[in-house]
Amino acid sequence: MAEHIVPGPGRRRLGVMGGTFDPIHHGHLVAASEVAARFDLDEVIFVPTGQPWQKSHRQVSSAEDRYLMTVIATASNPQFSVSRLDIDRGGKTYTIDTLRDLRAEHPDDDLFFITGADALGQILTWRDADELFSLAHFIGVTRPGHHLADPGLPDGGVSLIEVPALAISSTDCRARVAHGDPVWYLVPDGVVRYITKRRLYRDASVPNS
Ligand SMILES: Nc1ncnc2c1ncn2[C@@H]1O[C@H](COP(=O)(O)OP(=O)(O)OP(=O)(O)O)[C@@H](O)[C@H]1O
Ligand SMILES: O=C(O)c1ccc[n+]([C@@H]2O[C@H](COP(=O)([O-])O)[C@@H](O)[C@H]2O)c1
Repeated sequence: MAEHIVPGPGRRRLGVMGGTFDPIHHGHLVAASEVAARFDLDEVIFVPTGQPWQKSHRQVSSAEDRYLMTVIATASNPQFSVSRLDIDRGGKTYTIDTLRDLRAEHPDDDLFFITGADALGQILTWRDADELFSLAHFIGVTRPGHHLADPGLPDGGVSLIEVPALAISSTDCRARVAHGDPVWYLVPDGVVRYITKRRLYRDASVPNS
């Protein structure tokens, strides 16, 4: 387990939580918080995707709306920050680019990329999957409704951990808003208010998943 990895002197341990965050919800925040505690991370950087190419079958909210919701959701936690890297690079988002850019920004630190069980199961379909594991240690976390397993990553490349189970998805949050149902306590209060202010997810005719 990476919990037992001994960090080099002066090296910071940076978690990276990539996601579309449309919208960000408490499942994302609990996963990041739990991994930060278990792996003794100094910081978790949330990285909203620019264009999530594996979600091209549905309409995704604008990058600015998703970025701002992520900032609102993480603002009160001094250990959490948000990076615009994937948004500002433009084009389709590939984690290989995210990690290369973060490595260049933090050459002396150790990176820990956090993924839910569903995303981890898809990882071998990601661009340059075989190179990913030289850039970061991967941490797969449990998610209700998904089986957490090592999808065949290189030895020592991934740790699997159990986190408090929150059966929340962005898909469900969007559907609830479209149907006029509340999302209070599924997403942070500021995010509920932002969704209302910007009238996001109102149109039930737009496919949600
Ligand atoms: N409830 C949850 N528990 C643990 N991990 C989660 C949870 N929700 C999302 N994740 C993880 O967070 C990352 C970003 O997820 P994403 O932004 O796609 O949210 P989502 O809820 O899966 O969205 P959607 O329903 O639109 O597919 C992924 O690695 C995903 O597996
Ligand atoms: O690199 C890829 O090809 C790739 C394909 C799909 C998803 N990802 C990354 O996985 C993270 C979660 O993605 P998503 O689509 O579940 O929100 C996010 O950081 C994405 O950029 C990365």
